[in-house]
Amino acid sequence: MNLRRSTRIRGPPKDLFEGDFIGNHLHSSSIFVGGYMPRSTSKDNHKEQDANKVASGASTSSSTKRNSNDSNLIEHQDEVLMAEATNLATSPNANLDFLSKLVPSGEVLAFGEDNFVQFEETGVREARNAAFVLVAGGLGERLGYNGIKVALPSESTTGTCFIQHYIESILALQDASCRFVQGECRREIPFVIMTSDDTHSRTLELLESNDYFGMKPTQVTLLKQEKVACLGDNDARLAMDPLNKYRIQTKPHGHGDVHSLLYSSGLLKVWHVAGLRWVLFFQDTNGLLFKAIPASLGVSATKQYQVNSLAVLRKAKEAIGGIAKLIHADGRTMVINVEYNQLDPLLRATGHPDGDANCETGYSPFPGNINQLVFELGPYIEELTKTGGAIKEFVNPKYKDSSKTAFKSSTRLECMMQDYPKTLPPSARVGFTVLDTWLAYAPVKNNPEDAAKVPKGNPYHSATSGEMAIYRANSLILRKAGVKVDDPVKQVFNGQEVEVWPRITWKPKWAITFTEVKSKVSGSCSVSQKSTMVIKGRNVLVEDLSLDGTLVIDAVEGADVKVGGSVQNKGWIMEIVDYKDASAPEDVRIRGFKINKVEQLEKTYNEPGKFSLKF
Ligand SMILES: O=c1ccn([C@@H]2O[C@H](COP(=O)(O)OP(=O)(O)O[C@H]3OC[C@@H](O)[C@H](O)[C@H]3O)[C@@H](O)[C@H]2O)c(=O)[nH]1
Ligand SMILES: [Mg+2]
Repeated sequence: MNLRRSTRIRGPPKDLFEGDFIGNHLHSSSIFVGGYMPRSTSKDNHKEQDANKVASGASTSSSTKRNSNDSNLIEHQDEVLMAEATNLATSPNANLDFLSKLVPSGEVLAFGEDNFVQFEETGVREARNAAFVLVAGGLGERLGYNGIKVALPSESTTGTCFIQHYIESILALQDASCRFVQGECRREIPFVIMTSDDTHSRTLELLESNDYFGMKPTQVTLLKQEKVACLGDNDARLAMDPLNKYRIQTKPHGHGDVHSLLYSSGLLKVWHVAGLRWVLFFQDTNGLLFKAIPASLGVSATKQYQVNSLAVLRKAKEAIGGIAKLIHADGRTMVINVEYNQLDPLLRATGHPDGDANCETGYSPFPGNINQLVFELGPYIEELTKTGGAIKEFVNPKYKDSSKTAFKSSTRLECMMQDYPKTLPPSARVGFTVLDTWLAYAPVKNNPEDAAKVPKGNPYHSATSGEMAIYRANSLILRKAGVKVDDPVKQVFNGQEVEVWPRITWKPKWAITFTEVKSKVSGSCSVSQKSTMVIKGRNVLVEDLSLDGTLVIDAVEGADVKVGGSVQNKGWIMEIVDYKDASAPEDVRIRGFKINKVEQLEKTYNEPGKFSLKF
């Protein structure tokens, strides 16, 4: 338990816990001027203009009256910035110059376009100077899965679990990046996993029993976060463990712990000395993420962002934070994530009676934070030397009723890793990169029952949708590379209607950028909707292939395989499994289907050499 943190509550506890922290405080205080018009689907839309809109903060504005008592409360908290709308909206004042320097820019990317491809190349070059940090201390209570989330299969065609996919992606980036270097490149990309008491031993066991999925054990560091003391009531009395009255109850302190852990571990200095330049943070269950990594790192390097947050278009009420611009009454502004549970009350309190609503584009005007952060190492170390990695904390008590006296369960201080920019000076280069959702974000967070209840048109964020998103992304990427991929069919699993695309998967070493994909498919290729294609080898060239069934190709390093012709078989069939069916394994039940491997063409090349497979 971390007592240092638990004693850090300042100010009158009454104030601190008065009311619903989020509702009350925002009510009085903050204002949004930021906002952003999502790229419409129309092709001739000017991205530059969109980015400028973000930069100028001109898309929405409003005004509010500040209640001085409440605002004192806010100042106690020092948590949310305050503002009078006039500060930016009617800006011609002495502060303007100053303000314009504060405003970060954002890059809006579309997959496969020239600048995307350019950024990918830059990103791959830079990857050997990066370290990756996975925050995986969370239990995933919303998912209701009993194991650790990184052990879940990201898709069930190959059964590759999240952590395996992440490790293989990092290794593929490492290899691809080293290929840019003349002569020998010995760089091994460091990989840190933040665990907690809830996940630590199971994470370690998973890695050890799988030989670290091909990574050198010395490349991997586990940092365990500690839980913090819980508070039982509005007077911030310590809550006792229900099973042991001599023990203080503890709960997780949030993913924001990652910064102080990295700092105190000494790793940042080691990386700096070794010449690394970037630290990439990511979360536990997003099977698409690494498709967005090369381009995003390229954006950081090209634009010299100290902080780069990856974002996607956000649907109103989607459980992802909104990137917004907050303006303080004194003119300070900040582009920062506003967590999803705060966005609606904040908007309502600041002159947007509809709250968290879609704008005319059908999306929220605020880009959705996917909590993938790219930091430049040098400035990061400099900042942490000052702060020690402490992140602004908050409390989010859930009350039993509207009298707001008793908690549903004990609360505690928490912090979020994306709040890191809050302590940065105005001169910091903080930006964001907006990517296509289909390419970058499909987390697995919701259990089937909750997923089926999300508003129509919003992403389910379930094991079902997470898996389908991988097939869709791979299908769309191959389409873009010239392969004729059949349209998906709609199907319902666990009460969720999803698009089922051909089940196309490949190992990251086959291709981690669009350029690599294009170099590995040629001629006239087609894949039917009922098909499954699994490519496991690095040098597998797909040429003039017509696939209607299942094809699995594996090849060792050094085996160059050309595969083509017409492959037809009964293939692999998706069979419905109800999540209530207790006879099925949990990871099958939560996705609502299993794969029946009826018939396939499977070839494995164990020896180096040149091979051609033509049907
Ligand atoms: O104490 C903790 C809590 C969480 N985590 C990790 O942090 C990651 C995110 O946790 P959650 O899935 O609970 O996050 P949430 O869905 O609540 O929101 C998060 O992701 C979506 C973004 O839009 C939000 O801004 C971000 O906070 C997970 O990888 C989890 O394992 C920790 O490592 N420690
Ligand atoms: Mg959470």
